[in-house]
Amino acid sequence: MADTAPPVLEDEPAAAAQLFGDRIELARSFTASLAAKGELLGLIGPRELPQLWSRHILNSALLAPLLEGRVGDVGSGAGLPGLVLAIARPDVHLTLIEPMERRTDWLQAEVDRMGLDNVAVLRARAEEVPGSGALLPLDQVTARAVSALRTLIPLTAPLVRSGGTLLLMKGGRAAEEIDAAQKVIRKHRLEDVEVLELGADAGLEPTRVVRALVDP
Ligand SMILES: C[S@@+](CC[C@H](N)C(=O)[O-])C[C@H]1O[C@@H](n2cnc3c(N)ncnc32)[C@H](O)[C@@H]1O
Repeated sequence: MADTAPPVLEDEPAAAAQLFGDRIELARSFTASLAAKGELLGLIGPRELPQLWSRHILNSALLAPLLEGRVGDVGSGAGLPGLVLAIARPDVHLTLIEPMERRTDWLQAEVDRMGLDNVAVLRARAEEVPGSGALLPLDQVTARAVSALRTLIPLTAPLVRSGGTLLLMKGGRAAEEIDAAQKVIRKHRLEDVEVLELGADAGLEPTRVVRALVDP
């Protein structure tokens, strides 16, 4: 007989309540919805469910204290980190920029279901976002698991105002990616490029974020 038992969702780590504060119920609601529908919608793999909280939701929430103003998240996919950050920081406005219709449908449905009023969902590739209009320039842009820095910087830096910030979530090779991206770092006038290591003080697997000022 085929094994049809659903994968077990990880217990909520203690750090969740600490990171989300009084927004924890919304974080639980989003996590439960992603666990229930994410695989069917092709948003997450089945092997991610046992680590959904720690590896995805809390990993995304670690950026929350760094946000200010009007923030864009490029390549939001399932809502990581953008929708998680909109939950954690209702005082910040998030624009989720994602080209795939199936994913923007999911994002908009979750925004509507949770009644979030600080999020806009934009179906677009980052390089096609109109340069003039209400959206740009943004104060900050985030991205997670979209591409290597040398291709990600040209996608994200043009969306940010002069003096704004890039917050690009990266794996263990962040320093090597910075080395390989020197040409685009100069071209887009990035300064104070640094690797932040977040999460250890919350008892989580450390996550690396490349932070840079854009044309300050
Ligand atoms: C590997 S997924 C990561 C999704 C999510 N950020 C996460 O961490 O789970 C990469 C996402 O980037 C989107 N993407 C790829 N190229 C893009 C572009 N040029 N502009 C905006 N989004 C893009 C894809 O559609 C996809 O949803």
